Parts: sequence; C-alpha cells; structure tokens
Amino acid sequence: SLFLVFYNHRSQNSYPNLPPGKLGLPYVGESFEFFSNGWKGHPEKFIFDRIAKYSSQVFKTNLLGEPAAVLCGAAGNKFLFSNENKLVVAWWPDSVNKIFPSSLQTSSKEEAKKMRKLLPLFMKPEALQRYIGIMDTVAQRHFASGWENKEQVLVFPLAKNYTFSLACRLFLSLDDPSHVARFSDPFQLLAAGIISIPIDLPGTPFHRGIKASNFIRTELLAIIRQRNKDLAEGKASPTQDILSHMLLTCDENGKCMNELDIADKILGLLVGGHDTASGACTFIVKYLAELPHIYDEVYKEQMEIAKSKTPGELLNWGDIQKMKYSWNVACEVMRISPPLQGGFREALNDFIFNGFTIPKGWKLYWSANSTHKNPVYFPEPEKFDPARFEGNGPAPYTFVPFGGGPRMCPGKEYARLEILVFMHNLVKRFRFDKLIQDEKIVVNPLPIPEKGLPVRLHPHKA
Ligand code: HEM
Repeated sequence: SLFLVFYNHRSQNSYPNLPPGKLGLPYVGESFEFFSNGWKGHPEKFIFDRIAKYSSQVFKTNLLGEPAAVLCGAAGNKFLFSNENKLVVAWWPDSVNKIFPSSLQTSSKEEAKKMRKLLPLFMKPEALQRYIGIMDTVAQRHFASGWENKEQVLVFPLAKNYTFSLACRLFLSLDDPSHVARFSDPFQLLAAGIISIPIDLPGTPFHRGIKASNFIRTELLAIIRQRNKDLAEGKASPTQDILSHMLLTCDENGKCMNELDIADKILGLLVGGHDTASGACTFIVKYLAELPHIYDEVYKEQMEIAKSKTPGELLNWGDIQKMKYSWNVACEVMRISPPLQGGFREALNDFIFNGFTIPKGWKLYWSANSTHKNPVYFPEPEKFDPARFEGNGPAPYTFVPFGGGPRMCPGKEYARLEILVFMHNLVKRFRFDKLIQDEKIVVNPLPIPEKGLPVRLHPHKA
C-alpha cells in the first residue's frame, strides 16, 4: 500500500488545479495535526488555521492515508449533502468497515442502498411516538438506580448507561439489566475498536473490536430468529419494539429485510447512537451546571409539564412538543460541542468545486465546526445562546450536527426524544454543580470531559 500512496502522490501532479493545501508525509499525511488538535480540545483549529492560511473554503490535505479535500462553510455542506450518490458517496475509514461488517457482505451494493432507504421508516416521528412512555419508564429506573440518594456522580458513564439501556429496550425488548450488561461490555470494545489504529494482532484494541463485533452479531442473530418464531406463534407483539417493526415491514415491492440485514441495521443503530447521544446528554449537564440562568428556564418549562400530569402518568408526545426551550438548549449544546465532528465522502468522478478540481477517488470531509464556530453564521460563536434557535433558526446548511441530505443521521428524531426525556427527568430531580471547575474537554474523536464530568447533586426539596 506504500507503493500505492507514492503512486497517488505522483499521479495527482497531472491535475493542474487542485485546491490549496499540503498532502504532508506519505501515509500519515496531516492526520496527526488533524487528531492532535482534537486531543487538545479544539478540533476546529485544524480547519480554521487552513481556511485562513490559504484564504479558501476548500483545501487539500491527507487524512488516514488518503488524499482528501475539506469543504467548509454552508456552501461546502450543501454541495456534499445534495450530491450524495451523484458526485460523491459516503465513505468510512478502513477500520470502520472491518469492525462493522456492513450489509455489503450480506447483500449487493444496490440491495444495501435499498435497505438504507427502509431505515427511516422505523425511526421517523410517527413510528417513535408510541415509545415515549417506555423511554420515560427506562429513564425513571435509570435515575432511581444511578443518581438518586447519591451526593456525587460521574455523568458520562451514567449517560452511556442510560442511552444503552434505552436502545436495548426499544430495539430489542432487552429489559433485564444482567442481559443488558452482557451486551454492554463487548459493546464498549466494539466502539473503542472503531476509533483505534487498524492493526489486527492479538491484544490490540482493533482486534478486540472485531472479536466483540462478531460476538454481538451472533447474539443479535439468535434474538432475531427467536423473535421471528415468537411473532409467527403470536407470542410476541408486532409493535413491542423496533425489531418487530423491522421484521414485519417490507418495501413497495413486497421485499422484506432478511435476518442478516436486520442484524446489520440494529448493530448500525446501536453503534450510531452509542457515544453520540450520551455525549450530548453529558454536555447538556455540563452547560446547565455552568449556566444557572439557562438551567432556571429549562426547569420552569419542565416543571410546568411535570405539574400538568397525574401521579405516575408517563410522558407523551404532547409533552415532548411543549419542550421547545429545552430543545433549543440541546441544539445550542450540539452547536458548540457537536458530538460528531463531521463525515467523509468519496468523489465518484472528477468534479469542480469553487473553481478547484477534485479528482475521482479523493476523499472529502465536511465538518460541523466550519459553520457552527463561524461568526458569519453564528455571531459571537463562543457565546451560549439558545435564542439562536427561535423563530426560523439558523440559515440552511449552517447547523448540521446530524449531517444532511440522504445520509443524514437516521437516529435524529430518536436522539431528540431520548435527550428531552433525559432533561425532563434530570432537572425534575436535581440541581448540580461541577466538581472540577476547569475540566478539560478531549476530542478523541468524540468530545468528552476528560474525567467523565463528576458533579455534586442537590435534590429539589419535595
Ligand atoms: C445527538 C446524537 C447524534 C448525533 C449528533 C448524530 C450525528 C450523526 C451524523 C453527523 C451522522 C453522519 C452523517 C454523514 O456522514 O453525513 C450520523 C450517522 C448515523 N447515525 Fe447518528 N447521531 C446521533 C444519534 C444517533 C442515534 C441515537 C442513532 C440510532 C438510534 C444514530 C444512528 C446513526 C446511523 C445508523 C448513522 C449512519 C447512517 C448512514 O450510514 O447512512 N445516530 N449520525
């Protein structure tokens, strides 16, 4: 592969009009600068340094062994999101493909595309509304066992436990904490493997990730086969969770997903929702602890909802719709600390962007920070101001924590619901303050407070 990299370097000379920038060393390229800015807590620096240096909204670099162009600004986002499957196609680093066996191994590329189109069916608002009460039940149980009667807690591991328990319940009807725990350990290994250096030798995180992924897929398949039987025999309900829904939904030609496809999709949802939504919940706690006037407004909104309920009544769709201010706060948290920094695409053909040639096969990168932290779109970008999301909200293609276009995060609405249910249950119970005032944020590659955000809890007086 070293040969190929050198070959790539040379062949690019035949393109006279590449974007400005440098490709760096063979193989490593600028990967180190790219990641180390994140480790230091300011991932946007890599991008803003280069926009300034080259006076260009597009620059070339080399990431993960691949020549790449980074497209910035609303125009860059719009271009990548609206040209999916036309000029560009989603691309994942090799490490992801190896750990996360995609449907490409169980079905053709075309098949996989068709199945990707089915996914939104299970994750759209109408399909998720009926699960809000279950989310509230899981959240109440989570706060009772993990937070209540404790003086101090570590937020990030708890948030992960919340989102993972919820996913196990809503996707698979796994409710028994010991069964969930059996899944959760290999899951941590899988998630760590995806972001590790892809060296497959015994003992490496990558190797452990692959093993964990195989274990989880085998377990998933067993659950799916059992469910198929139970549904046929009337022992399971068609609406009890997303798995039942998937098994019983077919496309317009009557073609249904096979068991392997479903295992892939569920694994994809578990991975996609694992560190992202829990990271968002963690940062919400952080900002609410730091900004008492924001906390007060969220508290007011949530208590109005809480007071309107009869004792024991669970949250429902109507309640969620009243959580407007809380969602603006969550959006502002994701603007300042986007859980995913961006995403890769691959050029399907040579094309021109902003007057520069992008060769076929080059990787492209969009980055949430290139707009989220840009004062042109968000004046005083470091200021926390949920009012940015009132009225029409941010201009198109500037607020992109979930990406956009056909590859936009299919878990967006699910994430919104689980985050709001979390906020409701959190502020209803406690105020809290940070135990480490200047706790560092590391981005590796998702942002997290370095020590997991320890906070002191102050339960509201009854
Ligand atoms: C706050 C939480 C979340 C954020 C910020 C987020 C963000 C994103 C982003 C930026 C992408 C990539 C889009 C691109 O490459 O252009 C993505 C993809 C994806 N997300 Fe999320 N996500 C979140 C939660 C979730 C949840 C809860 C689930 C599952 C229930 C999920 C499932 C997925 C999947 C399966 C993909 C891959 C889609 C594909 O390959 O087409 N995400 N997400």
